[in-house]
Amino acid sequence: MVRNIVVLGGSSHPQLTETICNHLGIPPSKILLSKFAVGETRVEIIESVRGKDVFIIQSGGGGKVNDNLMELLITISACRTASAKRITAVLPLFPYSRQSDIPYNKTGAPLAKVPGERSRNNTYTFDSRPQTPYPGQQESQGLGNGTQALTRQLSRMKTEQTNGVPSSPVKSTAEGQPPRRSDTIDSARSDKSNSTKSDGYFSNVNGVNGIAKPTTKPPAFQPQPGYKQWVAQAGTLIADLLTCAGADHVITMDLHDPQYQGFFDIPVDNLYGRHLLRKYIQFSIPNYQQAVIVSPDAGGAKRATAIADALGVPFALIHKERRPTQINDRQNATMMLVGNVKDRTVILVDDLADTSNTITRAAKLLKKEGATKVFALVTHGILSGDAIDRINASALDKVIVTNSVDQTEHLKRCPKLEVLEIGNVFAEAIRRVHHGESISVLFDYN
Ligand SMILES: O=P(O)(O)OC[C@H]1O[C@@H](O)[C@H](O)[C@@H]1O
Repeated sequence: MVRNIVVLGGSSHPQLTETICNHLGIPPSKILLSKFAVGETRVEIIESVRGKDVFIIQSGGGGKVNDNLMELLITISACRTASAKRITAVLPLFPYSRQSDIPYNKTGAPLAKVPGERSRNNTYTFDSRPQTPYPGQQESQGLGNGTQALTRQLSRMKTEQTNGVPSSPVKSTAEGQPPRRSDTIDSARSDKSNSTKSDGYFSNVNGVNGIAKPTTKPPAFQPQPGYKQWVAQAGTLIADLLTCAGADHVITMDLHDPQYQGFFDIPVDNLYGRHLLRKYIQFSIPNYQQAVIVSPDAGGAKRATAIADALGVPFALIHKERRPTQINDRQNATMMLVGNVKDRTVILVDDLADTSNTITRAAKLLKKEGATKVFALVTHGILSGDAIDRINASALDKVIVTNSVDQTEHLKRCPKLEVLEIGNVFAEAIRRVHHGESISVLFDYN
């Protein structure tokens, strides 16, 4: 039993709050969470937090991630103004953790349902859209990585140089792409310049000191598909919101991007889920010594190799081929296996599954490459939208997640799902932080 400590649970995961409190041997403190008719969040802390060490548990998954974030911020602020001694935000899944990165949209997601199919299990193809390039393929059918447009533009410029006549103005929108704001501005400028500067900048008249001025119009700025200069990268904002609200400390697990810690000027303890995953492998996967650990993308390679090294088993990697101009099209990335999985059990290791596109597509590829069974071990089972249907229909044999996100509903619908408990790990982290003990032991927990 720990004293002078207050544990408050947000709406996102009451069951995890209960488990953590059971391990700490204290009841959760009373908090009233409600909404005004208009939808605004209202928080009332029923017990005094004056001079107390407060831990607020709120996870980032589920369908109400924005509401939960606002609730967390208001709760932190309420504790701050009620004179709490220290406030720690315990975020088993860190909200917005993937938005330290350049955002993308999901136009043309590869697992679009096949139109007209009735049976649920037959509605997903698990294929890339567009399909994997093959020798002799017409580029227009392939990934459309922009080289075609570039080649066309170069040959146009060559013709202009030979003839000395500028050809029709370059369109600023990439082929097949809807116009973007920057395209519109740029093309407007480009049109204007054509009408008012038909000679001058683009003329053949000799320039200063006899140096010839360019005879052709330089190509107009063409933004890369996916480049959106006005889209925010939310990482710093989330860090600022938490600290401005009054958080003194953050405890989380398997941050998608560990660099996220650098956005904060307060301590951020990023616990590892890998010891739980490793234990699962050792105790629940038959003949795991003959298995291959696979990371479904390069970003997760470090996490997966750490487990493979600890178990002394081989490692393979799925390379997601992303052409440089396809930032907005990650879901369409073509997958290629680097390594050998023939006649082996495969253990896919990843930090999170959201739509489960990544793990289901990887499973299809791995079975095609000869894997006998595919287990997916994922720290955060967000499983949004139709992720569960996708898993049920996929080549995955089992999906193992932790309960960093509430899995109660997912478990009812997915016979392939197994859940590992993380309440004890977070309880131990809270106990150690409260007593001022090192928590580095939790990073290498066996
Ligand atoms: O494919 P879904 O499940 O939507 O997203 C999960 C993947 O997206 C990445 O950022 C994660 O590391 C993981 O590989």
